[in-house]
Amino acid sequence: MLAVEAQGISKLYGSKAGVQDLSMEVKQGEVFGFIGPNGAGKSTTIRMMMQLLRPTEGSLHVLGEELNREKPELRRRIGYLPSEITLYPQMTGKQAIELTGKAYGLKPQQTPALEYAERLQWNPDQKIKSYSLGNRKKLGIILALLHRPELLILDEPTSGLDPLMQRELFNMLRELNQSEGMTVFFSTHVLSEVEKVCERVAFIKDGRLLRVNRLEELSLGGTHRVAVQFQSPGDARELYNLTMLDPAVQFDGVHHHLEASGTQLSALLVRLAELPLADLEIRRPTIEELFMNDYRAAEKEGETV
Ligand SMILES: Nc1ncnc2c1ncn2[C@@H]1O[C@H](COP(=O)(O)OP(=O)(O)OP(=O)(O)O)[C@@H](O)[C@H]1O
Repeated sequence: MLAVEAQGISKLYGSKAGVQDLSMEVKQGEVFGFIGPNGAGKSTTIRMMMQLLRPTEGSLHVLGEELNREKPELRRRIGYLPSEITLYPQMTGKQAIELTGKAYGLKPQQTPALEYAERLQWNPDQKIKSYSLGNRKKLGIILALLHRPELLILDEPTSGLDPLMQRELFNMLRELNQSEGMTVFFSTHVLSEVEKVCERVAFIKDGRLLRVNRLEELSLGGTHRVAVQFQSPGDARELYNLTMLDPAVQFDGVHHHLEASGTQLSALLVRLAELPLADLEIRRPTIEELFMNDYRAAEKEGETV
């Protein structure tokens, strides 16, 4: 059985499409990344999976159930962290856990709430209105996991979490996936996050699914973008023979932009270390750049994306 099976689903907001003709499959027991820039259609897709929105077109199955009519019992099998959590501000975190537990017929001690609270360094005794964004997020994560769901859907779970807590969350997800076979559907706009936990990743932009890749196919660690400013102003491409390092090196009036991957990167750094630098930035491609690479590669191959 597939955890999620979408066939040609679209969601129109008036005449504007939030999601268009999206088809994808998420296998059970998979950690699946759903990545795209702001406004790409991630939350819209997730809300359709959560029965909060109806697709305007297409068919959608979640955990084997077709979402052609209201399926309230399906919600008990899914844990959901919305991108923005609404909670009663006067309640304490502990009370919110008790209330949600009750809805599942569970006492707090029958749930993993305390363990997760400790791991996420989260204080259950504070009132919700006084929680920081990160602490609200932690509560949302704990609530989504309370009933040990088969499918966990996380909409931008890391926003507001500091790097240590992000790492702890990824550890928890990995453990739950391995020990209980929990399927995780993880939406983000941060490329580096999907590398840490996801086996496959779907790219969405302007409401359309661009492609689904296994992580190793993406070679995310591959190409790096390097921007260099030298101490003396002006175009130094010839002066320092930068085309030897990257034949397509560009100069924007201030910085020289190069690309390097694998062993080229170390050769580039060795060469740059000899030169009088004023500024240096090395980074991985952004999602947008990766999309563009994808587009170009697909166009070259003559395939349709
Ligand atoms: N309730 C709504 N009414 C009208 N348009 C909407 C509504 N919700 C979303 N949209 C539009 O649909 C598109 C997809 O939005 P969606 O929130 O699904 O994107 P997203 O990928 O989750 O973005 P973000 O990362 O910013 O949360 C956007 O153009 C957005 O403006």
